[in-house]
Amino acid sequence: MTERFTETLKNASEPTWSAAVGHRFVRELHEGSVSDRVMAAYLVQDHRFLDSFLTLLGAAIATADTFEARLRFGRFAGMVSGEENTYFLRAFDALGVTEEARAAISDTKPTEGFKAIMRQAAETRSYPAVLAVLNVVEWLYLDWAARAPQPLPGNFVHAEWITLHDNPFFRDFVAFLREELDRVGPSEEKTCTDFFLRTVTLERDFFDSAFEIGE
Ligand SMILES: Cc1ncc(C[n+]2csc(CCO)c2C)c(N)n1
Repeated sequence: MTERFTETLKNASEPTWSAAVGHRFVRELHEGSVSDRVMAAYLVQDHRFLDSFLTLLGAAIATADTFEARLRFGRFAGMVSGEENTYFLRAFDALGVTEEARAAISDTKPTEGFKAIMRQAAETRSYPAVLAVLNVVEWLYLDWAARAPQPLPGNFVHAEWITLHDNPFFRDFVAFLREELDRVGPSEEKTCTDFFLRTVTLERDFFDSAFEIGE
């Protein structure tokens, strides 16, 4: 049996993929010991990421080659614009991060990098390129979240960040993203590999930077 295209991409991204999934941030999140400063630094940056992410999802809706796929992306966009946004606001409240404080914080390098790569992928108007970035930002997150030991931390800021990335709907969505990239990616292998590898590096750097600012 030949290896799935997405598996080949993930293997090509090693050892960076494993460095991200096994990052200190993930370890501490699993045990509920991430400090409030680090969690706040991380979430402030991640909230910025959401705007560009929706641009990328919009590009997926626009470039998908089937009606079925377009419907799925549409449903997902609805969910992201609803539930997840309230998580951020509740978490900022609990961590004592005001809107003014957030506005005064500038983008870190990895945040700039994510915004740029998501915009770049959207601008290619290539469904495989869009899928390559989406696969990393979703699948890599499912990968670390699915490894969380039970019981989850008592602090909702930690526990909900895990369950947002490991629940039946999200698992299904990641399975769908992989099937789509397996199907259309090989026709644009070089572009997909380039976007995939650059995004995995950004994921690792994004975790690193929460400690650089928050400690
Ligand atoms: C740096 C970074 N990478 C990936 C994700 C995961 N993620 C980004 S948008 C989205 C859809 C809504 O949950 C998901 C799962 C993240 N949050 N932050």
